[in-house]
Amino acid sequence: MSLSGWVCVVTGASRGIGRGIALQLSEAGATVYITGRQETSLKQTAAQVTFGRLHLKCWRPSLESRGGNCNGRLDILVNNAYAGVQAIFENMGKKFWETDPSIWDSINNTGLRGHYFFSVYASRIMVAQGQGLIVTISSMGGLRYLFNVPYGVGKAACNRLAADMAVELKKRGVASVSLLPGAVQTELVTQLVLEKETPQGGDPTLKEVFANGESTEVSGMCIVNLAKDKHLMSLTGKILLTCDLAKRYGIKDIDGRSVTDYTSLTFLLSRVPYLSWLSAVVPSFIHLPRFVLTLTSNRF
Ligand SMILES: NC(=O)c1ccc[n+]([C@@H]2O[C@H](COP(=O)([O-])OP(=O)(O)OC[C@H]3O[C@@H](n4cnc5c(N)ncnc54)[C@H](O)[C@@H]3O)[C@@H](O)[C@H]2O)c1
Repeated sequence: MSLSGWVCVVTGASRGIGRGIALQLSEAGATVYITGRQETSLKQTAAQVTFGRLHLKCWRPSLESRGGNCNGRLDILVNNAYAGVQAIFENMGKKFWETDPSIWDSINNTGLRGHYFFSVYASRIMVAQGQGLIVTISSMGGLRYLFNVPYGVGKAACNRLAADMAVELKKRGVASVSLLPGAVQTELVTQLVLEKETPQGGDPTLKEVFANGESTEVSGMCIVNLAKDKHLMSLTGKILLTCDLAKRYGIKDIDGRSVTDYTSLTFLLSRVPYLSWLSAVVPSFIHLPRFVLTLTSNRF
């Protein structure tokens, strides 16, 4: 699957899902610009590239406001940068009124406002080109309660951002989608959950969920395939689950494992203590219809 000649930007790629995405895009031959807070860790990501060219670039939005030009080529923007993981784990189990309200900024400044700013500048290039793909990394927390209030609000807004941008971009040949990974075994998750006897935040079920989680590169494989999908524009505006894209494109994780379908009845039953025994006998292909996922996230 060659993306040779393609130019991509992945925000927040010094570790975690962003790093996995940058590595996959790069391996597919694309030129990838990555952003992050620390030059050293960005260079570590760059050193891992086995194929393709990974260019480092510091994003300076102020250039635009000072009359800088937005020109050149951009085929894919991945809105991934996120500054909230540590704060989420540190406040696990607390109600919103018990938590310092500044958690809102930790979660949603980079992880939502930042996505909007990047999308504006990227779209200016893509609209002029008449083609492009914007992928906004979201989470199940955008569909149902997960972790805390600012998390869910931010993720629901990410889904809305992708969908509403798609409305305005569709006629210009630019696709915008929201990508929902499952539980992902990032470096931080490994440190805060998998390597601890009791995961930070004290929820023992977290450990089990993440132990079966996907690698950081699954999202990248999904994006590479999506970018080359002839029917990409039919998916614009949608919330796409990595487990669905893995099925659509025949993706296996880097260690050969199947990508966990976290909407399958087997998986959902395994999460209910007194029904978990049923997960062994229910066929794994039965899963929640997607409209049910939408309905459970809204009250009409
Ligand atoms: N980890 C999971 O299990 C999981 C599951 C589903 C969705 N997600 C979502 O994936 C996204 C990435 O999460 P992650 O787990 O890889 O997080 P992470 O904390 O491991 O990585 C986040 C990256 O963003 C960078 N970053 C933070 N602030 C920045 C800023 N101001 N400017 C530029 N870069 C910045 C960090 O340096 C890091 O490279 C988030 O939106 C998260 O909610 C994660």
